[in-house]
Amino acid sequence: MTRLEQLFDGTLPRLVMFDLDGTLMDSVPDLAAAVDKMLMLLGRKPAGIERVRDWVGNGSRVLVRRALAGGLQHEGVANELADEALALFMQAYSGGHALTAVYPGVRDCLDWLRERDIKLAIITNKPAQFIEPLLEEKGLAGYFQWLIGGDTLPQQKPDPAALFYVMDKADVAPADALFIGDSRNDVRAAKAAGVPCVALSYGYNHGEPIVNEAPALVLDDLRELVASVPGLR
Ligand SMILES: O=C(O)COP(=O)(O)O
Ligand SMILES: [Mg+2]
Repeated sequence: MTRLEQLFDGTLPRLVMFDLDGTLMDSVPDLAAAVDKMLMLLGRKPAGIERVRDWVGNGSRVLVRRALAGGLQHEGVANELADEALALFMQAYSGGHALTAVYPGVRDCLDWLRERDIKLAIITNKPAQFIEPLLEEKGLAGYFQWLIGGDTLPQQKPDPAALFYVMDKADVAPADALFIGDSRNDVRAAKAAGVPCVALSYGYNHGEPIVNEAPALVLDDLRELVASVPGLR
């Protein structure tokens, strides 16, 4: 039996919803490059990949505000400056995603799920305009029936609204759905929706181990979800 079947009492979910950044793709190198370009254009020092990694997860607006604040707490940043910075960031990030890579095991897992007619969706806090071009560029287009960005609905993860929206469209109950993500925003959104959550250890969780959020399962590679494990029952 696979770990996926074990999670669903020997059966399979009917819908799997995926986070994008830090789950399907290592997108931080390009996000950091765009953040640093924005900071440079505003006459500031670059932040660098390691700091940007801890700031990703709540969408581009918050990412830009954290970069301006130089830390996770960004309440003091003036809205006018943040708007200007966001426009610069969006322009820089639209320029390309050459440094972004699909994580090992992702394609195998998606193929396995698709072969079993399991419905697939992406729910990311990333602005929606970036999702399709990124999937196309990295060869992952065509797997997903629903693509929900951070600006598709009024709410973002950790709010469960996008999960309820997709489950409604797919006509699937929370008990027959799975969420797969890398950050506390994912685990908390899934818990609020009553959906089990599998978390990846390799992603971005604001510098904290994701096991602290107590997801149903933590994996190092998505292949571990769908590989048969002898003796598992
Ligand atoms: O762009 C972000 O801030 C995070 O995106 P994610 O929800 O796909 O991890
Ligand atoms: Mg993520």
